[in-house]
Amino acid sequence: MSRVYLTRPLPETVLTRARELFEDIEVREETAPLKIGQMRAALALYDGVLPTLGDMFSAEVFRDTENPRCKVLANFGVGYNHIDVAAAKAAGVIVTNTPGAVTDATADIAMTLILMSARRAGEGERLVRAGLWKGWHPTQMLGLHVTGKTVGIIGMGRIGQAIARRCHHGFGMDVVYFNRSQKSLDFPASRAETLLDLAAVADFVVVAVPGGTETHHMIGADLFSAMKRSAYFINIARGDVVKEVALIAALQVGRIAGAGLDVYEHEPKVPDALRVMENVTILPHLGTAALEVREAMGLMAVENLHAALSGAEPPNRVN
Ligand SMILES: NC(=O)C1=CN([C@@H]2O[C@H](COP(=O)(O)OP(=O)(O)OC[C@H]3O[C@@H](n4cnc5c(N)ncnc54)[C@H](O)[C@@H]3O)[C@@H](O)[C@H]2O)C=CC1
Ligand SMILES: O=C(O)C(=O)CO
Repeated sequence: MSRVYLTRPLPETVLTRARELFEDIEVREETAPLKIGQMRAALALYDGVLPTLGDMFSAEVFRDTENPRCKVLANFGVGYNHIDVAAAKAAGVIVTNTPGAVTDATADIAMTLILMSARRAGEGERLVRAGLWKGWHPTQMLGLHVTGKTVGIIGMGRIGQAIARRCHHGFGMDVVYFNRSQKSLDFPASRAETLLDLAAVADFVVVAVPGGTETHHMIGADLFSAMKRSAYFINIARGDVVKEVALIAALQVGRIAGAGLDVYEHEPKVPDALRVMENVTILPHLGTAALEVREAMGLMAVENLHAALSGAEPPNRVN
């Protein structure tokens, strides 16, 4: 009989499905990330574990954990940069993720950030809440018109394409992208040779690459210097893809017009410098925060757990 560990409270639909598939389930009621001792205990005590972002399954966690009881880490989320997948593989642990289930919701949050940044929605809302709004007039709080502008997408994968489609079909925008490989796309888009080429032409630079060692700090001062002064920087990917100090510096000197952020380099710490700037929209990693999306992610993760523990190939294996 398989013993599984769900490391967070999950939607009821997901728990119901997990109870149908497994007889012995433990659900951790805390919402904070697992500590190293808890991760090691999880590897030793359970056949399958469902972790989330924040649970840092680094090589250190797997070190000294030879032949763990755990055979699968079924991550709740598409991004798995918090798991050292090579170390997991060396320890005989399969890692899976939840691609696709997150795509539309995360693209929607990118659009929210584009619109909120360009149209100064957060600033306007704070003005009204503070009781400081003096009434409409023709030059009040003018922002950037979004329709017909150019979006530059860094990482034209599932989410990048969903954002591009929304920008093209919904807002008549031109699409430029930077990706490791050329993409065959169902909408018009041009591929930039370099990040700086993309930065030079985009009115909105949107980051949608995975996190991890390959993309760590791939965006820094040179990109912000290449951007138009009127352009906005949007990040829905992972915070440490961007050198946060360089972003803050670019914003503080007015090198770019503003930023819209869902993710941060040292999440959940959001630097005071970002929190005080009116031209920065800051969301608490809301990309997939909708019940049916979290249900779909959870059901995928549970099916991955079940397949791996039944000796079948899990549908979304990443290592
Ligand atoms: N804010 C949020 O709540 C969410 C954030 N995410 C983040 O979004 C990321 C992307 O997700 P998907 O689109 O599903 O992944 P994906 O794998 O479909 O797309 C990633 C794209 O980035 C490209 N890429 C990778 N490394 C690159 C590099 N060094 N230079 C240029 N291009 C590179 C890949 O070729 C691929 O086209 C996830 O890994 C996750 O970190 C995902 C879901 C929710
Ligand atoms: O899926 C992911 O990678 C997230 O960031 C949260 O849904």
